[in-house]
Amino acid sequence: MIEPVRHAPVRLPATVITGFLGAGKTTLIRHLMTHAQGRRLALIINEFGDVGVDRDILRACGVPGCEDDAIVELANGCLCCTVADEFIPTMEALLARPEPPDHILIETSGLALPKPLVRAFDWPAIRARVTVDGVIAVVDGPGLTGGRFDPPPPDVVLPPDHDNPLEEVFSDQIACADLVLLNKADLLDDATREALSARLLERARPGTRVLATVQGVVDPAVLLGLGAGAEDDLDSRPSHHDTATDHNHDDFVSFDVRPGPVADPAAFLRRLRLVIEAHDILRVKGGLAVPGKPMRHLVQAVGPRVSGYYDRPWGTDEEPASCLVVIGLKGLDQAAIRAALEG
Ligand SMILES: Nc1nc2c(ncn2[C@@H]2O[C@H](COP(=O)(O)OP(=O)(O)OP(=O)(O)O)[C@@H](O)[C@H]2O)c(=O)[nH]1
Repeated sequence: MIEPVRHAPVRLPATVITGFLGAGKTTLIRHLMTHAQGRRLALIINEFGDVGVDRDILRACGVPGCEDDAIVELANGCLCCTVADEFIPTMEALLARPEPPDHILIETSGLALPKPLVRAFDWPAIRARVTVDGVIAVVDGPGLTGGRFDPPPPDVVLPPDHDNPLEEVFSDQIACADLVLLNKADLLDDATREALSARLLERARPGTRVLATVQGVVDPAVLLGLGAGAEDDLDSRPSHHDTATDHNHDDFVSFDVRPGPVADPAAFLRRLRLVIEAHDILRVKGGLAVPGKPMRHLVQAVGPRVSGYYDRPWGTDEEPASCLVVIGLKGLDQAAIRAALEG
């Protein structure tokens, strides 16, 4: 008797998109959704702050696929710390849908260490059905030029509690990547772009490519279908999580600010820029309610680069209200920041 040929079940590809706060992860996802070419993409989004902004930004973009039920948001936490409680059940629910997606995109929070998340794909319940097609690290090119993400010089040994938390998160993200996108290349001259690419190559795993991008524009065929099987290759992706017994995000804080109605958004953004510089704030995002305007005024700030524009009408079931998420290193003077922005 001829034995039937048994094919291993095809596993669903998942792409992990990592990158520091404000590097351009949501912008990249928006580009991928716009160019999905019929492929059903599901998104799992994780944010650090209490108020989820990214899901709202994606919903506002009006791109098919960005509707509510294609996006699962795991707010107020960090995927790398809530893998068992939140991520695994979320994946199982996605896979149990009557029409499962063709590809899953997972946007980690900007402060997540990606390796614990990749390791979750090795859990039997997930491993049988999904594989990590690739880990993509998005990098804020101009943000790298100030040296804040650089490792300490080789001859300097820091005591354990004096690590640079920005460098730690950043180096984990690069060391886990199958592909690095040097984003915001429009803000870099050629020489700087070349120099940063070379530095990223030094910190990435051997064989990792670095591509310069603007607004996350890359052919999806380059990003999706890497076939990395990252969950099988964990040892080559060093992480601070490997040695830390108790990883948490105590080095960073997040809180929201509610400035009330803002009559002059341009003046508010000028004030915001001064506050960011004075307090060394890492990230601000959210929306402003402008009296007399039916649209929300989206605010985006990554370090000192602040921008704003009207992105979507307020919903009929929504009370227009200004709310911004502020993220920075621990020790931020919340009272002073609130007073400066809410006053
Ligand atoms: N100049 C420029 N700005 C960019 C580019 N890509 C993204 N941005 C801007 O950078 C800001 C942050 O982009 P996001 O896509 O929200 O970044 P993110 O990584 O999702 O941010 P978090 O989720 O908060 O970590 C937004 O104002 C974007 O418009 C780029 O290539 N060039």
